[in-house]
Amino acid sequence: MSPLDPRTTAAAGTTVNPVTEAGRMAPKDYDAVLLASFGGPEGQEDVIPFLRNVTRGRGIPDERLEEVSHHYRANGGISPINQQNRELKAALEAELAARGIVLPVLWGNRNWAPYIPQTLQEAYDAGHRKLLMITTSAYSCYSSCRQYREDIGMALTETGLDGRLEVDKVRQYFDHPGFVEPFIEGTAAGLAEVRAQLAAAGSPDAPMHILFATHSIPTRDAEAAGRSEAEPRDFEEGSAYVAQHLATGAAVMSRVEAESGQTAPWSLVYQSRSGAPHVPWLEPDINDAIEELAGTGVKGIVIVPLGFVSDHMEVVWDLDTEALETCSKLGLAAIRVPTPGTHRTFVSGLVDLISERTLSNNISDRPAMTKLGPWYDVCQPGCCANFRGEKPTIAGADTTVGTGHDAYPAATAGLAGGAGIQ
Ligand SMILES: CC1=C(CCC(=O)O)c2cc3nc(cc4[nH]c(cc5[nH]c(cc1n2)c(C)c5CCC(=O)O)c(CCC(=O)O)c4C)C(CCC(=O)O)=C3C
Ligand SMILES: [Fe+2]
Repeated sequence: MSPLDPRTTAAAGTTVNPVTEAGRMAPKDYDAVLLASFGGPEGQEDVIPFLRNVTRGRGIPDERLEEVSHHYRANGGISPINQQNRELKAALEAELAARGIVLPVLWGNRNWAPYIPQTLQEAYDAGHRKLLMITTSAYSCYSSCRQYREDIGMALTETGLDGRLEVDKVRQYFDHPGFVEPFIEGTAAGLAEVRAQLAAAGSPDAPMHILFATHSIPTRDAEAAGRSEAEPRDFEEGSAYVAQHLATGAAVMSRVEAESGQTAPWSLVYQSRSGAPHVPWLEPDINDAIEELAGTGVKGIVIVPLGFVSDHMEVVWDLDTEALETCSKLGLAAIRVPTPGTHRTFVSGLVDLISERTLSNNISDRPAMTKLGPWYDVCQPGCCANFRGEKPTIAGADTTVGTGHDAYPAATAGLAGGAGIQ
């Protein structure tokens, strides 16, 4: 099937939870939540140092960095991501307080202040010993999961806190209802809005198409995503990263159709490719897809930023500036649906994800809207590896830092027996 052939909604999984012991960590009495994110520049003078942090040792061509620096420069050198994380942190604190859960929320970034090692040191100095990390990325791949696990592993090593501070992470939440519901709401509203635009232009029945957009990654990273050296699983298109997006897209579509009576053909497309031209990354690019669809007579596009948690630079530039411009250049009606951001349902879902790690270890308490989930608390050996050499990691069955591994026997016993890994 060509990547742009419309997907059907029939494959949508409903709330099916394969009951699996594997990869689950026993509940713990965490004493703080760590909100871990990407980080972004907060002024023109931060732009280049930030980009150097992001791309260190990554082989990103200078021309690409130059180009990306303009996206930030055009916005005063400021990425929206830090402000959004401040708002998410405040919203999480409010929701925890409303539920009577006494857990402070600490914030640390991979690429800009407050940096993760500094946050860990401050947490330890303030008396915290067991942190539960939530990252602002929902899917499985090196950039969105393992790199966070490594950054914590390295920070614990570098600060000398290894063995004194435990850091675990909540499962990847791509198919958690808290993450998916805002997209269902947004897609239904987006379809109605584009239909109204088309009607106002005199063609109420013109064909529309939904594009679920996510970050492109190298195909090699895509193949390694969610893999286990011990228990290989077969993922659609050979990648857990791709399969998770396809399954979540299908889940969104079946709910949109059931609840709003609207539908349209849909596809998964990619954006923000970087890297050297000879290195293959996931395709098609969203702009190429829009051109191709226009050529087939599509008149309206709904862009759903399914791969992203907040309206940061990759969304406001690559989608709102570039992709919507491509649509308008081709005379297409179009809209970009909001990300979960600080949507009540998303914030409440994140607190549910925290609660399932502190209160209960019952798999039936773990909602998942696709057949791929609920995803693991503890990643399997080799999961999302990126072939750049071994680094210390947390929250893995092969982990040797962070002291979390003293709670692994239950999880790894499941793994060794292969229980429930499909
Ligand atoms: C999967 C994925 C997500 C989604 C998951 C998640 O949300 O974490 C994501 C998010 C983000 N990516 C971001 C920014 C950048 N990503 C870059 C580069 C790269 N991203 C990659 C992947 C991803 N990236 C990859 C494989 C590279 C190549 C270099 C490498 O192998 O690491 C570069 C370097 C320049 C360029 O090449 O574009 C920048 C500036 C920002 C911040 C936006 C803001 O400032 O508001 C966010 C949230
Ligand atoms: Fe990125």
